[in-house]
Amino acid sequence: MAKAESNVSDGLTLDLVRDSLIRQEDTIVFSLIERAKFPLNSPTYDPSYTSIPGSCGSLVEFIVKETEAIQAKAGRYENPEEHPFFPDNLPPSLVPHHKYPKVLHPAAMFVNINKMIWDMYFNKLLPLFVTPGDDGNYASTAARDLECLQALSRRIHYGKLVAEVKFRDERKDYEPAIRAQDRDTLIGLLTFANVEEAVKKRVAKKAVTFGRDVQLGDDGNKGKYKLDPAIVSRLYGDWVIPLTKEVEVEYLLHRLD
Ligand SMILES: C=C(O[C@@H]1C=C(C(=O)O)C=C[C@H]1O)C(=O)O
Repeated sequence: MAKAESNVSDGLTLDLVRDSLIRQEDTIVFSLIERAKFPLNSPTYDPSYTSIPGSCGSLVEFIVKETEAIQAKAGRYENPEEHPFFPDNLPPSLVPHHKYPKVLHPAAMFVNINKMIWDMYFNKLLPLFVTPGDDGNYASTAARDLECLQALSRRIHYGKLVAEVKFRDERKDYEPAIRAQDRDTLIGLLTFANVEEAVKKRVAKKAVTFGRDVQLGDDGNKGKYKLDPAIVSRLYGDWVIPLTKEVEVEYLLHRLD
């Protein structure tokens, strides 16, 4: 099927945006596979385990805050596709400013649902795909958690770009719903159930493909997968897709501000 022509100057199309979401699936599946190498390692998440001067939270919070501070200095959060989990008091960028294309409405910068992503990841998703146990590798475990969090955050907040393209393509349909601040109508307009079903099937297939052991001889793979494909499909169906649509709606509600 021919790619839809872009009707905007920056060449952005829904197909191109969706292509990026498909590529981001790889990053998310691989980051979960890497986290699954470690058991739960619950002290990583226990504030009473650490007594780090100047830090009152858990080890994972310490690692995320400190990493985000360094990455902020390196300019990571100048990119509108990146969203910090601890945005308060982030240091300014120390590197030359990169001119990112101005595609989104300025109100986009106020849409950050990382608190919801953090809660989903630690309280719902993590217990589903890691084994119980403690191997003492708490710092490495937290580093893998951050990779998962950043990959999920980037994908979910990509909903802003999806919403912008949909708005530009169907402005006459979206404007009345935005002016009425009508969430339900907006959700109905932006939902493509067929696309969602394809996404859930494809990410499960990627978990099978990426998560199987490579046999040099008989490739009749009989081993179990590094990551349960059904859990990846559920991650997208129950959380990633709904949270992405939450971002789309929140962005659209302020698109005419
Ligand atoms: C991201 C989009 O918007 C919605 C969310 C989707 C998702 O998060 O995978 C898929 C289809 C839509 O219901 C899209 O249309 O591609």
